[in-house]
Amino acid sequence: MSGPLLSVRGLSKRFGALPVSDDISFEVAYGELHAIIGPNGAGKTTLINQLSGSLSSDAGSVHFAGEDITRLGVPERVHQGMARSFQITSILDGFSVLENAAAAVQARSGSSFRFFTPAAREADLNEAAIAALARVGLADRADRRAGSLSHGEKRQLEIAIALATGARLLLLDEPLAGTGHEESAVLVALMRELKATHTIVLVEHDMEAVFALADRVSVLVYGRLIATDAPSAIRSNPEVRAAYLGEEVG
Ligand SMILES: Nc1ncnc2c1ncn2[C@@H]1O[C@H](COP(=O)(O)OP(=O)(O)OP(=O)(O)O)[C@@H](O)[C@H]1O
Repeated sequence: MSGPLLSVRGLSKRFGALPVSDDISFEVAYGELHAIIGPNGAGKTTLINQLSGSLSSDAGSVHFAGEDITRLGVPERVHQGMARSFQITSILDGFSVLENAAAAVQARSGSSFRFFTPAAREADLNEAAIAALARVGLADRADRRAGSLSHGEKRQLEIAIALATGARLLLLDEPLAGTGHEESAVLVALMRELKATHTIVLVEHDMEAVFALADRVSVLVYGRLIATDAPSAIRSNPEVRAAYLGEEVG
């Protein structure tokens, strides 16, 4: 495959007078796990929103697999193969774990199931949903109510939902937030395993996880990307260390 899977050029966004994404450019290669780090309020979530299509950009472009997707919304980007792991609030607590994953399969497949009988359609949706749940280690939770899952399991379910859309690029926004040590270890192992099949953009505050998983790291400070490099080079970059004002950067 020639060229990067994701190419971001000059992406900008202002909220009023505040430039929150300021002329951001970077590329993510096929199969790469690209982490985006930065101090609180640096604009990481805003950038993920721009990449997923939930927030329009004031300037710049996003190319995915060589196609210009700058003007596309969330459903079109999901259809192209890009999915964000949504915050826990998007999990439907009253539905089963399986139903949550099956809904994501359906969102991707759309009308391609319309010639099936309802029973065949349900069997197909469930099969794809179970495969996604198995991938994240939740196959034995399929019949549980999603609301009854532990915090870490809900984070696993969010990733299963992203996988169930058939995505090849996963946008993971702080998957380790609020998780305990054991839950975090499960999720880190899962991300390491997902690297075998998926390209991943990971926004994460947990530096230990970032430096263990990332092929390359981009550092956002006040909306500007100040560095994109291999983890070891990022760790010893004086500008990066200064931006964190003595906080641990690995
Ligand atoms: N809808 C909005 N309207 C106005 N300002 C906003 C909006 N969304 C975010 N901001 C501001 O933009 C800046 C970047 O916010 P963002 O949430 O993207 O940062 P972040 O790097 O994800 O932060 P954190 O690490 O704390 O999650 C902050 O100053 C925030 O207050």
